[in-house]
Amino acid sequence: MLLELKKVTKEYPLRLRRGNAKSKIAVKNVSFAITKGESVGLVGESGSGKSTLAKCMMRLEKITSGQVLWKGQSIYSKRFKDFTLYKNIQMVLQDSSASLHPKMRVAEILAEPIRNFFPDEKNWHEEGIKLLHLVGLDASFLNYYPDQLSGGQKQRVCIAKALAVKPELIIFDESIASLDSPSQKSILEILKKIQKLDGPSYLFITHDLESTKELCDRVAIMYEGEIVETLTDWENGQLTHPYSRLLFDTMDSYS
Ligand SMILES: Nc1ncnc2c1ncn2[C@@H]1O[C@H](COP(=O)(O)OP(=O)(O)OP(=O)(O)O)[C@@H](O)[C@H]1O
Repeated sequence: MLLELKKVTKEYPLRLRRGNAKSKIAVKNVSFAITKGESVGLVGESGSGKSTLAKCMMRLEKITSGQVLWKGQSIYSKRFKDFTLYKNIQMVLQDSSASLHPKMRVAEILAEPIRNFFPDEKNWHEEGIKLLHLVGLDASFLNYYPDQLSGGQKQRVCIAKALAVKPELIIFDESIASLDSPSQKSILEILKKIQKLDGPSYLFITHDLESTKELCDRVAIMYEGEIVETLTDWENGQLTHPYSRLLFDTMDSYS
């Protein structure tokens, strides 16, 4: 087991007028696990708590109760340093612009994680080229600044930057949602190819069931903060929750 969530709840405190305090339960009692080499989808309607759950896994939000374990060790324990967290888990967000420094060339963007996580590696340039090849870009892109890249190219660079760390898990939070369909397809192909090369496990958060089916071995369905169902057999699995049935009814290839 790589990552394991045990009864995780996340409540956001809300400050109302006249000092009244209330809270919003964004994630409710979620238990969930990802093993090595697996690709897991997390789908659900807007506001169901998917991003909050991902933030809890990256310690970007503090959980209210429960446990988040990495190989059995709580990521919230003092002994679990940032370096260990980011060495093992990387996240690729929807908004690639926020992840790529506008004043850094792609070469520097890729060299930074290599320098941080592999200080003995001196061939940053060669490593950068290898990473670009993995995501389907050639060496000339090392010279580009982010604003010289298309949306799809930026996302590929973000994926390359995550891969530079050689993490065991990558969380994709709506990472390809803003791309056109051909770009989405080619990135999915790239992700599948990388995983076959003994690549990382994936947690793929999305609204899009079709791409989830393309990439993921199983899919967890979130509804109002809870994981209401996990489907492991895309062809013959039985859905029991009304929301999952509704969601899958919208999918052409599922009937
Ligand atoms: N910082 C915050 N403070 C208060 N409430 C929040 C905060 N962040 C998220 N929420 C609430 O928590 C709930 C879950 O939000 P979250 O962003 O995790 O959902 P999501 O499933 O990722 O949605 P989407 O698919 O639209 O990104 C929502 O009701 C949202 O309004």
